[in-house]
Amino acid sequence: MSATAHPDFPNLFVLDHPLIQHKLTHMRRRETSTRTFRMLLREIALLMGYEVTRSLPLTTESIETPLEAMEAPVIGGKKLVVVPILRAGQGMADGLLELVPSARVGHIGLYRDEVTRQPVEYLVKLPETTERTFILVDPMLATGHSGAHAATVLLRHGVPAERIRFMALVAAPEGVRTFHAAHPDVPVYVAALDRQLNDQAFICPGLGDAGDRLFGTK
Ligand SMILES: O=P(O)(O)OC[C@H]1O[C@H](OP(=O)(O)OP(=O)(O)O)[C@H](O)[C@@H]1O
Ligand SMILES: O=c1cc[nH]c(=O)[nH]1
Ligand SMILES: [Mg+2]
Repeated sequence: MSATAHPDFPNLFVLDHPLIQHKLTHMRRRETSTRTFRMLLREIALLMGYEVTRSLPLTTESIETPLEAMEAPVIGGKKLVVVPILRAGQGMADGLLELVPSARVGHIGLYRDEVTRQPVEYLVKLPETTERTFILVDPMLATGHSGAHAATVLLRHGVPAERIRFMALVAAPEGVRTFHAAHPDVPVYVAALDRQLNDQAFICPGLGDAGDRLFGTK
């Protein structure tokens, strides 16, 4: 898998691996059950995590194989932080944590006000931020206001933009524009860039309400 920047959006990476695309198609189907939706979201996050973590710093440690001593590569620096935007981000965080079990976890709770479409913040709980890389996760980047708000929360807590990555499943062009207008230096990784938002600010074709489908609410 390779991550090439999208021609229209220099800091957007669409991860087009066949396994990711196939699983996403199942998630989009109207008839897919909550159980399957949840399982697929975790699996896709794990696959995407492989690319999103590519720039983690490597260092070496002295180890002994059964045959001899060697300097072997290990991930250096402080522990990574995975930050789901609640609720739906939790389903992606689970997949990333399977890949990096020692990661720290922060939470940012937001919901979209149905009238204004602006995010309402109800929870922020983050680990110590010094020198750590933060991966924000949320399946949907629709208007982009929730994602941009969450990245601003990290900046407010002292995390510089160059140590933040945003991982989503499906984005709308409007959302990518809004996110990058606010945070041009934060790379965004997605499985798909869909056509547009509808008049309810839902992504089309999209997959519906990710939180409701993940948790079986509604
Ligand atoms: O890009 P935006 O237009 O801001 O929309 C995207 C946000 O909407 C959804 O959350 P929602 O508000 O439905 O909360 P939930 O996860 O609790 O369902 C989604 O998980 C994003 O956080
Ligand atoms: O399409 C959308 C837009 C916002 N939130 C969702 O869950 N889905
Ligand atoms: Mg929702």
